[in-house]
Amino acid sequence: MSLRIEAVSKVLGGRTIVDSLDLEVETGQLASLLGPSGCGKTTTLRMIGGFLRPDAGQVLIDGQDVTAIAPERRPTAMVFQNYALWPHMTVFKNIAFGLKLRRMPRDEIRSRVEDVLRTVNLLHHIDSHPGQISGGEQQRVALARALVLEPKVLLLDEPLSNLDAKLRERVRDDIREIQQRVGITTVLVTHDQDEALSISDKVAVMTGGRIDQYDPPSTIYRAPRTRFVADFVGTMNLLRATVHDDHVATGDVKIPVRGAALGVEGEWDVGVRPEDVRVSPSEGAPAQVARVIPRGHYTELVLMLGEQRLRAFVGPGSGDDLPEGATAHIEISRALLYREGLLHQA
Ligand SMILES: Nc1ncnc2c1ncn2[C@@H]1O[C@H](COP(=O)(O)OP(=O)(O)OP(=O)(O)O)[C@@H](O)[C@H]1O
Repeated sequence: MSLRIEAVSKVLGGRTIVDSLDLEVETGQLASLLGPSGCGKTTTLRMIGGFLRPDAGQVLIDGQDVTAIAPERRPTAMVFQNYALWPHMTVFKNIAFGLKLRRMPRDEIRSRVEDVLRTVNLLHHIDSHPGQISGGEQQRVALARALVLEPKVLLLDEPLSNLDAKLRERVRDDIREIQQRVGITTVLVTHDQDEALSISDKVAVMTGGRIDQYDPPSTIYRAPRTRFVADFVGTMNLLRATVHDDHVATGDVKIPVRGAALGVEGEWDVGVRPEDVRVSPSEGAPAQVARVIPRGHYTELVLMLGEQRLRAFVGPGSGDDLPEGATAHIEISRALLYREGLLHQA
């Protein structure tokens, strides 16, 4: 186990910002801290990096307690949101800076900087200034500047938030590819669920200073453990409904559930992913098509079942030709049941 946080807490401005938090990241894996603004992600990352001292709990790296060790003496390196390259220095000097502080011999600095620039595919920019390279390249230089220190744990604080949407996707893939190739244990802070789901080995979904769920992306998406995670990650229809063995009822409308029996009855919060709503011309609960939203490779339908709104993602020939105002018939192929905020495990 490379990184371990045990019962770490932090009070700031009289409020508990991080609340007895535990987290383990295995060697070479990338874990994301994902959550809404203010949930304590950055505070947690700063405690791992040593920029903030926990009020309680421990940070362990390779089994060694580093809780009381200063940031520059920890085997960690942080890449900040605004990557802060020095504009008057070349790429070489920006990256070499940390090694000079360590009084490394010049030749070794040169070869290490060249190696790391090769890793991030930027050797040809070794003598450029930050203003002469693109935003995505600047972010890769910031990554190189952290990697050159050969940290055991790499900390990334919203590293993509300054980039436009297209570039963000590209640099995101670059970061993942480099992280896996180098095999470096990494913690990434993000409020962007696409980013977290697409590059992480595991995602920790945070709310109110705690982790609600820490699992691989597919589990977070398919089996959100709490109602909060269900609602926060991806699009989720959440209905207050009466559950029966083979259908759920909301108001007067009965929606058939195909596939596995639900196994319980009574009042539940029912979570249904839009891709698990099936639309057919004649079978299932009648619903009015309120909006048709083309999404490129699929179509989003906003459906009204009485007062209840439901989103469905449908593909070619599966309801994408329904006009607004038409009556669709719907079934559910998979439902998640929550009571008191927790997932019912059948
Ligand atoms: N020095 C401080 N004094 C008082 N409150 C603080 C201090 N630093 C952070 N906070 C508060 O702690 C809470 C959590 O901050 P943190 O930066 O960890 O959140 P976050 O999850 O990273 O959010 P964001 O995505 O907006 O960066 C916020 O409400 C913030 O205002």
